[in-house]
Amino acid sequence: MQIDKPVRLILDDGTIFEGRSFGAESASAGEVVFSTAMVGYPESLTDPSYLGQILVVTFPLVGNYGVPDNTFTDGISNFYESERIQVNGLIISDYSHEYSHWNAKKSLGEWLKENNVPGIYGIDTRELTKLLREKGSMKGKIVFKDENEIEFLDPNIENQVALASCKEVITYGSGKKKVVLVDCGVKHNIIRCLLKRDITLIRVPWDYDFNQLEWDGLFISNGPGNPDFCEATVQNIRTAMQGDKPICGICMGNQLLSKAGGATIYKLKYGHRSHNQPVKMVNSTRCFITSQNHGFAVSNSSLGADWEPLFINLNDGTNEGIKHKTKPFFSAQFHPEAASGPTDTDFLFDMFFEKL
Ligand SMILES: NC(=O)CC[C@H](N)C(=O)O
Repeated sequence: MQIDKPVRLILDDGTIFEGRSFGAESASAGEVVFSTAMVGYPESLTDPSYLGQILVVTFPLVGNYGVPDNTFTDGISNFYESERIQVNGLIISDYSHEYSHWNAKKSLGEWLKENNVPGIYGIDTRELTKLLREKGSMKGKIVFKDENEIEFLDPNIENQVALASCKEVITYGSGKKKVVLVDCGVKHNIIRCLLKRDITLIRVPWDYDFNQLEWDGLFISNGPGNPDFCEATVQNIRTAMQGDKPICGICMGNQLLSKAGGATIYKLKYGHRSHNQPVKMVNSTRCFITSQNHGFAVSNSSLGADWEPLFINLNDGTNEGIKHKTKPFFSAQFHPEAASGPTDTDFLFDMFFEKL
């Protein structure tokens, strides 16, 4: 039986958790956040929205189904949400050194090592999560030697979107309707979901002036970090909003569309990261169980006169989407593309497509 190397997670408040290493033996720092999703670690770890964060998975056993291969079709990953692992570290309770799945090509530990990302198991993730719920998301660092091995890092004071976004315009498909996708760190399943419809997709960098292009609809992606760094995107959306063409956004996209409409954004204490967030569609009795991963939220009370909330979170009453009262503009704070998580709200892609 192998004995894995001891490793520590040190939080900003001085709390220390000791565990064993199953990933890269390299120190790392970031914002420590927790997800209560029970499955989906390949998708979560490659979701660019997690850039700069150390992810705590509360489900007690992780790694038992291994990791799929990183293969691509027409520039889109077949099984991942981006080209690589995006988190700065992974914290779990029990690691399954054995894995078994028809699609597995390697173990989670091997994959973390390949990507130079540390992973810790043997942590009391319940205690850690309770702490993060009480004190809020915190800065943390993973160290192998002494605690000065690396500095704390706050990803929310840097422009993470600029790091996650594509650097040039990429076109996919040859469908009838032209849709501009503003890439703030887009999950590949948003691209897959859009391309299932009769769409030509023009993926552009986060600060690209897409108003100079010809398009039928505008889609604003998810993305990491603090939306305040995306003023360039907000300005471009504002210009697009002078017209009447459909605009849709997901997660960061909800926050940027809201900002373009004049609303304000604030940071949630510990965010929403799970597969079972209940949201209610406003002015209806319809509820959906949604996949979520966000730390910031739109202030409902700050929405301008032309806007109204589209969805509300039933756990805490926070905003989960907005809608323009007269124009075809709407967005969701949760993830209708899932990957991973429930696909119940996939109809939002149809709602957008029908307006094109
Ligand atoms: N998934 C996302 O797009 C997250 C948006 C933003 N970075 C937040 O944490 O709120």
